[in-house]
Amino acid sequence: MTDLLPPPLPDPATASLFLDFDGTLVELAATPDGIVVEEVVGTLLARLSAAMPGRVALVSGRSIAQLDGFLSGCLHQVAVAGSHGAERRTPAQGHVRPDRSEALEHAAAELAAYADLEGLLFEAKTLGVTLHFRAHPEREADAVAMAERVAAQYGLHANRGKMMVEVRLPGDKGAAVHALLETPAMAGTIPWFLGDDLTDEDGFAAAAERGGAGVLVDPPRATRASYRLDGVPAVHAWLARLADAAEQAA
Ligand SMILES: O=P(O)(O)OC[C@H]1O[C@H](O[C@H]2O[C@H](CO)[C@@H](O)[C@H](O)[C@H]2O)[C@H](O)[C@@H](O)[C@@H]1O
Repeated sequence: MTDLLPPPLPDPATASLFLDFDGTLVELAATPDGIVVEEVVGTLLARLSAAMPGRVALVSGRSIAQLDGFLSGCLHQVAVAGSHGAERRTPAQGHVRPDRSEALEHAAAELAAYADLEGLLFEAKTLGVTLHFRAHPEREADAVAMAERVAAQYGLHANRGKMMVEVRLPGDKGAAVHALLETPAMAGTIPWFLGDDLTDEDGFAAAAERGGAGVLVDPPRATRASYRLDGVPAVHAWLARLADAAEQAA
């Protein structure tokens, strides 16, 4: 497979930034709560959102409530698409979020019982649930089949991710990028989407469709990204260079 080049630095005057969280801004950990959010993440978000006002977004499978918990105080000027785009919050428009459905309550109860029985880690989120099999990779096929069955039964969406499967309300990161690009602060900007996981592929495709590019943060694989960075430290270094350039241009 041909490797992708590292991304050039975009023009900070016209670029918008869409940043995945786990595996992109923070290193993956054994459990969802086990991540360490380095101080530099808050610093970079503050610098970039000040120098590129209204043009920095987090786009994550985490709920916005979870992201607030990890990044308290750092998101005032950052647009956030949480729950894989099912909920959004911008400084100008506030928090737009669907209600939890009865179907989700039933699905969550069934999957929590299944996780308990199988010894899997169950993560309850605002608009969905995640079954984590990082500690039991041998249960992957069974957990995915269970999640897909429950999602189909209750008319919900199932998606795979790194060592996990989720059942949730609909939404995808590509639609989130398109929606945020319609907001006044981001209209007409050139989107750059950085992400590591399978659901980030929709974000890469949307960025490319809108004249920008995706940046894969993972070893080489089949992808709709145009560029690649090796991992979280390389993302931090690239964002720091962009913040320097944006501050000089401001
Ligand atoms: O879209 P993201 O911001 O990348 O969120 C995707 C999922 O991230 C979390 O799971 C992943 O990170 C965990 C902590 O490092 C790791 O243990 C797990 O194996 C990864 O899949 C989060 O727990 C999920 O809710 C997010 O959907």
